[in-house]
Amino acid sequence: MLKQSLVIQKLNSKTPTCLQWFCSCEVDSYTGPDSVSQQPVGQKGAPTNQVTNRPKRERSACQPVLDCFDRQYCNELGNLWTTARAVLLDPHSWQYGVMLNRFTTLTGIRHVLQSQGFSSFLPQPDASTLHSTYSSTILASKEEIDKKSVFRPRYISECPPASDGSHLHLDHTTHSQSHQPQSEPLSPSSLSRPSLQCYVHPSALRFPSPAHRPGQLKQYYLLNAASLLPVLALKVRDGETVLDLCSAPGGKALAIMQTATPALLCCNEPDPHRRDWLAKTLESFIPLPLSNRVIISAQDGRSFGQSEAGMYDKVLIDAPCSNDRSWLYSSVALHGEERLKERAKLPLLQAQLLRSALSAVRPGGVVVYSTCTLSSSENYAVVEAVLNSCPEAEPEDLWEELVIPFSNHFTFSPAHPDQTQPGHRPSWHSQYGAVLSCHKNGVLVVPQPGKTWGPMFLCRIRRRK
Ligand SMILES: C[S@@+](CC[C@H](N)C(=O)[O-])C[C@H]1O[C@@H](n2cnc3c(N)ncnc32)[C@H](O)[C@@H]1O
Repeated sequence: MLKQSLVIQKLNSKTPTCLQWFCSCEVDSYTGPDSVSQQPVGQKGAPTNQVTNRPKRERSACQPVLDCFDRQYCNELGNLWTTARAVLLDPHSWQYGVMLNRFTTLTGIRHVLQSQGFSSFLPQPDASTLHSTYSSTILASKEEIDKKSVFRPRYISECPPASDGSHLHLDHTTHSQSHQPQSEPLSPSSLSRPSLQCYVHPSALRFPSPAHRPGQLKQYYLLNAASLLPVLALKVRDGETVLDLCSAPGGKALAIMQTATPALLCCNEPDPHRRDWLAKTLESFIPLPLSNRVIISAQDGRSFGQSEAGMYDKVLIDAPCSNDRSWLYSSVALHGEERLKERAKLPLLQAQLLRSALSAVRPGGVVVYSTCTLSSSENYAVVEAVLNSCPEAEPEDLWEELVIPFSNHFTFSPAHPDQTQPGHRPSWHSQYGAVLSCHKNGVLVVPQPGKTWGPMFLCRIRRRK
């Protein structure tokens, strides 16, 4: 209790302006809706627990990028583009999810969120089962974790290589056990039952970014709630080996660690600047007892499949992409035009990364491919090209598992131009007005008024045994 009141008190000390956030969101080209800056630029004090309403001043959209989107998305999305466009052009309307960090004490933050009108959009863990066996120990030790046991990221170069030169020592019949010697045994207190918890608000209120406090874990991470769909589709289980092939700044890696306690989570990021950002994210959210289970690697993802062939149960490839929200606000027209030139090269890179991911996953394992663009050439077309050249890859239908359960919150789109294609499902209007559809090669979340989540495309592919 003491800890919680301290947090709330500190949260009250200073309000960041949304303008600061808005600028910090544009720091780099890949920063998408799923990687809202966790520390507003220029913020000196801790943020308030009061939600902020609107940016005071926003930049106008980059015209060459908007023109390009209009040409392409009008064709691909039809009328849905008109409303999606309006949302993308109005950052005042954007909603934010608050993903809680299970490694910290959460009672106070939940109360603050609920009192301000946020609610969980995922099934809530039952408090009695969450802390069933170790309830008092968990609460006591979580405060310890909050304050002291901060994770220090391990880089893959620090891991002793196996005799074959690889950094993993996996025997897939016994991989859980084979990883254990590298990991410190987890105390029961750090093994509270994994549960992904994310709070959303029906309107565009933004919870403040969590302040950085040396030696303390952060309680929550701000993101675009649609970013959780690829992680949910991955369905990581305790003890599995997981590769996050394109990991920085680490939002989905954190979400994976909320859903389960893998034997190993390898977070790969080739860009040094972004890798530092990733390391800081992991440090701020993951406790020390898990440090040997989360490693950072710096490979070009295109060669990962060769160097670590068949070694992972699950691979997430959250690919570098056009990132519609971010690109639309390219600071100068020239920058936007340069990005558009680069755009044509993205599908090739994405297909290479997806093929590499399919090599890195074991037979029977699962790859989830995701992007934060509406562009079908970076979504369905990439998946189709790879499926056509990889007979061992089999796409899985996400309709029952994700589209129907989340139809209240997200707007899924047909998006694919060829609506007659086998496997394509028709649009469906839910009671909440969400337009839903699912293609056999993936689902697309399209931002819509009142449901501004996305863009987010995802596809799950199983490697046949
Ligand atoms: C969309 S971002 C990933 C966001 C991250 N998954 C998250 O949830 O925070 C894509 C990342 O891929 C990285 N990337 C670019 N080229 C890559 C490559 N050849 N191999 C692996 N990663 C690459 C980028 O530097 C960028 O950090």
